[in-house]
Formats: sequence, structure tokens, C-alpha cells
Amino acid sequence: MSGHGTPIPMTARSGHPLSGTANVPGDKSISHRSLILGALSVGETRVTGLLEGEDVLDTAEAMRAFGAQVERDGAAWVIHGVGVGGFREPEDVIDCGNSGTGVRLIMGCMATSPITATFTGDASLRSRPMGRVTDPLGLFGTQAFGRKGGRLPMTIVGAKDPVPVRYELPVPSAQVKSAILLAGLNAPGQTVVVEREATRDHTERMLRGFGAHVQVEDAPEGRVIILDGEPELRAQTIVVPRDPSSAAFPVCAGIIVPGSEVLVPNIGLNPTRAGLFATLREMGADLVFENMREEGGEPVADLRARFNGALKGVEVPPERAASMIDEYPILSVVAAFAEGPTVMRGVKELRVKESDRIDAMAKALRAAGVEVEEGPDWWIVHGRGADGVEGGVVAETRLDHRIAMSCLILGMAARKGMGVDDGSPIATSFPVFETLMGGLGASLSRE
Ligand SMILES: O=C(O)C1=C[C@@H](OP(=O)(O)O)[C@@H](O)[C@H](O)C1
Ligand SMILES: C=C(OP(=O)(O)O)C(=O)O
Repeated sequence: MSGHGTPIPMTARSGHPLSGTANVPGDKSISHRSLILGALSVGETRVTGLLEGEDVLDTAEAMRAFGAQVERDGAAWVIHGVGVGGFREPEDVIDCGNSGTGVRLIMGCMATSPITATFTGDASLRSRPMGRVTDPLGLFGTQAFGRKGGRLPMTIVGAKDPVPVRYELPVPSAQVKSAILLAGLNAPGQTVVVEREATRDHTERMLRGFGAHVQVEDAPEGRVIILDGEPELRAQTIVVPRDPSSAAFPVCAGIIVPGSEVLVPNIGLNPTRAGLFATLREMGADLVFENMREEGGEPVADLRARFNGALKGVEVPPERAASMIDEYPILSVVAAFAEGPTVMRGVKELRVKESDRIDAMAKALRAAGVEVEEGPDWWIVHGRGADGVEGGVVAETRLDHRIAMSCLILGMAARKGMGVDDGSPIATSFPVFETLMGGLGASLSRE
């Protein structure tokens, strides 16, 4: 599903308070991992609540190409896996579309099998760095042949005789960590990953759930994750929780659109994902966690967000970056409606996402009348207060779903609304965004 079809220009208008309940779709990270671990297990894995966004559907297609059966069965997805080491060689190129998570995790899980696969993606994914994954995979004995700069299309030749690996992550990345752990499944002995900063831990938790032995130790050098190789993974029944990164959009809209009150139920507050919500509360947002509970060993709450017109800029602690890495674009929008500057440091990873997200949002915000300063790994948004953002322009979304959704939310609160040149990337992670926001009362239209 490489590339998107015809661009879909969209416009958001202001003056429409939001109210009601927003049931956001399933978590993207957990959805990818459910399909991949299901494919690497023996038996039938059943998944409900799977995110049916393009990124995840591309991963489902890839798992079929490696030999697993993946079918939709009513509301559930059913996977008949081939077991660790059971992947067959795909007959064609694997197209991961727009998905960094998809391509990097799948490269990892085939890297220690004696097969070869070629990967590609859309123009955004073909511009993203893959060396961060293929360098550590090389330590297992895997070979990678890609374009200059370690870009897709890229052919991965799996290691015939993999050796276990110990690797310290040079960048805080759950995708790199996960690729190494998935490769370690088909290597003998123990594979060890050390991360200085904790990144989302879904792979570790889910591997345990599927029966692998994974130890996590806090050591002076960081979080040390030790996986015992060659386990037999057992098929599971999985209920995918709702995605906090998608919840961020109706929550932030509720906070900045005058007169709004929005309830976003059943959102996982795993500390490796919840940095945005802590930051919003520090900014003075009226954001309440209702009905706090535990589900599947994870903290879950219903989020109630209300407009109060009293946001102030904050300094976001750099050590919080990994726990809200996908939420900086929408945070920058909230920051535009606060009083004073919001300072975001330690965020150079934002420059290698679906787009350079600092550059994309800085240009959109400036065009909308907001002052933004930026450096290689930091940016500052100078807030203009609750009704101080002009808007009235069309932002470039650069094949980046989070930029598209962030700019549309900006338009719901800016005096003159806001357009985007292409809303089609939204379908990669949040295919029901338009209907869900419309159901809350937002005025969103396609041109
Ligand atoms: O592991 C994952 O599911 C993800 C990890 C993050 O990427 P990095 O590992 O590049 O930080 C995040 O941006 C992405 O949306 C999902
Ligand atoms: C960065 C993202 O995804 P991926 O890396 O999987 O393309 C995202 O969803 O914001």
C-alpha cells in the first residue's frame, strides 16, 4: 500500500464547541505487535480491538507474505502462526506503506531466519533511516543492502547461523529495541538490549504474555532487557487497549476549543506512553482522570477534558520525551493557545519521523501567526493565549498523519480556522478521525 492516492484537502472551522464521548481506536503499537507475535506463535491468536489503520493492515499483509494466516473474523482478527523460526521467504517485495514501526519490527523478526526479503514503503518511509536497525541486526550475522544512507528499498539477508547479541541503544527508540528482541527470538542464548532512557515497553510485556522469558533490570547504565532465545511462543487472546496517542487529539481539542467538554474513555496510562497528559496538567489544563483502574496489568482511566482558557506555557522535561514522542505536534498546538513560551528540548528524534515534525509544525504555526524558535533538538512555541491564534492558512502535511490531525485541531480553535493540503495520511493511524471529531461537533470538511 505504498504512497497515498489523490490528496484530500481538508478544512477545520472554529466557533464549534465540542461535547460528547470519543471512543478512539485501538493502540497502533500493540496492534502491530499482536500480529507479529501471533505470526511467530504456534496455534491460533485472536485479537479484538485491533487498529484497522493502513499501517497495521500493511503489517497484516506482510505476516501473510511470511507464511502466517491472518484473517478478520467478525470483530476479531485471527492469526495462525508459523512459530519462531518458521517464516518462509516472501515471493514479492514487502511494502510497509507509511509505517516505521511495521518495517523495523518486521526486519527484526525475519533477520535471524535463513531467508531474504526486500522492503519498501511510501515516499515518507523511503526517506527514513534504517541503519539504526540494520547496524544491530548485523551483529546477529544479518546482512542489509539498501540505498544510500541506509534507506529503503532494502534487502535483508537473514543470518543462517545467528549468534546472540548485546546492544546498547544509541537512540531512545522502542522500534530499534523491539527489532533486536524479535531477532533474538531465533538466536541461541541470551540477547541483551540496554536502553539509557525507558521507551515504550509493549514488546517486553507482550513477549512475556506469549511465553518468552524476558528479564528487565534497572542498572547504572539504564534498563537492561534480557531475552532467552528460541522460546516456543504460545498463541494468545488479546484485547487491544485504546491508543493514548490517538486520544491526544480529542483531549487537546477539548482543552483548546472554547466551551468544550469531551470524555475519552478507556485510555491506557502506561507510564512509557503518558507524558503528554502529565504535561497538559502542568500547563493548567482541566484534564481529569476518572474511574482509574487496572486492566491487563496496565493503568487505565477515562479522560475528561474541558476548556478553561487558563493554559500557561511550560518547560517539558527532556527525560519525558520518549513517553510522548508522537505527541509533540499536538502539544505544540496546545502551546500556541497558552500564555507564554513552551520549551521542548531533547527531541531530535522528531526530525526523523514521517516528516521532520519540528520543521513541519514550525512552518504551520508561523503561517497561522504563532512565533516558533527551533534548533537541532529543541523548539520553543510562544503561546498567544486562548483566542490569540489567527490561522486561516493551509498547512502542508508531508505524508504525516500527526501533522494533518494537529493542524486540523488548531483550526478548530484558531480565529480563521485552518486547512491542510492533504488529510489522506490520517488513515494510517486514525481512520475514523473525521467522523469521531464530527460527532463531537467539530466542523471539518473536505474541499
Ligand atoms: O515501537 C513503536 O510502536 C513506536 C515507537 C516510536 O518510534 P521510535 O522507536 O522511532 O521512537 C513511535 O514514534 C512510533 O509511533 C511507535
Ligand atoms: C512515528 C510514528 O509512526 P511510525 O514510526 O510507525 O511510522 C507515529 O505514529 O507518530
